[in-house]
Amino acid sequence: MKVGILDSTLREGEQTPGVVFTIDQRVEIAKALSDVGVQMIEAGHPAVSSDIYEGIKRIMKLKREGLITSEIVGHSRAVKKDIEVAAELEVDRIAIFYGVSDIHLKAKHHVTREEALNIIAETISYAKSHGVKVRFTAEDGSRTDLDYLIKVCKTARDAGADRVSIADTVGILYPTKTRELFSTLVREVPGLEFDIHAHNDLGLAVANALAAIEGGATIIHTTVNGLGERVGIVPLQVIAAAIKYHFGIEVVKLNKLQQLASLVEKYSGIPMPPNYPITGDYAFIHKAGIHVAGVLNDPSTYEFMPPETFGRSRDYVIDKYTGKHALKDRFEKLGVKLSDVELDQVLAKIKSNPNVRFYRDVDLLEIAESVTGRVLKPKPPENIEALISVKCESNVYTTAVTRRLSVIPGVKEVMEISGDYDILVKVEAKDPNELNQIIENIRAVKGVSSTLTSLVLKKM
Ligand SMILES: CC(=O)SCCNC(=O)CCNC(=O)[C@H](O)C(C)(C)COP(=O)(O)OP(=O)(O)OC[C@H]1O[C@@H](n2cnc3c(N)ncnc32)[C@H](O)[C@@H]1OP(=O)(O)O
Ligand SMILES: O=C(O)CCC(=O)C(=O)O
Ligand SMILES: [Mg+2]
Repeated sequence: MKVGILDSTLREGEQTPGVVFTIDQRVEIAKALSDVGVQMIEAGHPAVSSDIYEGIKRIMKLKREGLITSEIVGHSRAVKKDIEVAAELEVDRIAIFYGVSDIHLKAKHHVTREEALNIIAETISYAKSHGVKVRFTAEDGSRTDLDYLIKVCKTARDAGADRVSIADTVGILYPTKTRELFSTLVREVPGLEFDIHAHNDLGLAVANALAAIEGGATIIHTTVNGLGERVGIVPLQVIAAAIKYHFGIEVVKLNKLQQLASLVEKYSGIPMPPNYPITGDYAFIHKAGIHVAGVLNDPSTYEFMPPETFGRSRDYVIDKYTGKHALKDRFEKLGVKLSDVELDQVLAKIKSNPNVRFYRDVDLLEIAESVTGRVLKPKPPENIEALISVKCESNVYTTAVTRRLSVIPGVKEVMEISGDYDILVKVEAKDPNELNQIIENIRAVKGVSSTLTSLVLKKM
């Protein structure tokens, strides 16, 4: 089985509403994609705007210097002008797209099926005459009559394309149909390799991509964090994990995906939900007592692959769903030994406050103190209270940052505010070292650009 990734964060990803990448960001993302090891980077459609053109120019410079190793692909309509612009940049490959379903032929291109075949052949030959590799994209391929789609692929191949991308442009495929479609094309059109470009409108993009691999597709189109037109396409981090798990192939460096996801989250301004697979904050956080008890014995009870594979670590949270195994472990980590009876009492207190979202270590220690009557943590009078004003990156969803800040140990309250700063965080620390650590933790949160700390001196 042969499979690789074409990442289109810089092209399809920038088609997400509200997303624009600066030239510097384009170059940084391309470098990061190459470092992660994607086989191809669709770097943009250079005829669209001068910044995309300039971005590809700089990416090609890094390619020539050996700092980017992925194949660089430029997108192009089936028009000579677009092809010339892409060829001028000396990209490795030009990807020419053309809507081939009857809907697209009629409503967009206003041509017959035969006329479309001529346009496809002519433009591919024209691109080939510039000495580049050519991929043809059968846009809306999933809604194209199969016999005609086969003709389109043969035309593309005969004109010089070595790859054809079958695009599920509106995201309506399902896995069995996808597998069948690709195995038919592979059988009927020898001499070509196929890409799948799967949109996620029905939430099936990853499943369809896996089915396409089974059918013989050798390149999967992805974007980091699943960005793209409407609800996007196959997320790189998810398909890479699925390919590793199901087919045993490490198609990219899995342990670098988290960093890449954060970079694209920052530059795109599209926050990653905490429950996002693989790179979301909660991807390896367990909660239910039964789960935590199992994981403490053997993490594979509730994890399909260890988080370290993705450069991450596991943890668990404590609330009313917790059990005594989790509690015992947490207190042991805090250096506190409780008897079984005391643990049961702490657990009962937790269960009797069902609306608490997260019990932090300080909360647990307080409960344990109230249950045992022992002083389990020093309560020095020099306890420090501070108000930390937080400024967010301009393209970041403030509420997402607020949520991340609220679970940092030591954080007592988080408020979204007006004025020069976006968020006010109330923290308590037992000494300056701890305060320093809390500030570091706040500054490390994705989306935080700067902080200003004010110590509370007196309260009325
Ligand atoms: C499914 C996908 O995501 S495919 C990729 C989509 N990418 C883009 O749209 C890139 C961003 N687009 C743009 O910047 C602009 O639309 C441009 C520069 C490409 C074209 O802009 P304009 O010339 O102003 O045309 P506009 O966008 O309004 O309409 C599209 C035109 O391209 C034509 N066209 C659409 N797809 C193709 C194609 N694959 N090959 C050739 N012509 C095409 C349409 O028929 C229409 O032509 P018309 O003006 O003769 O009616
Ligand atoms: O060029 C491609 O492979 C896909 C084009 C596209 O974005 C789509 O059809 O959704
Ligand atoms: Mg698309």
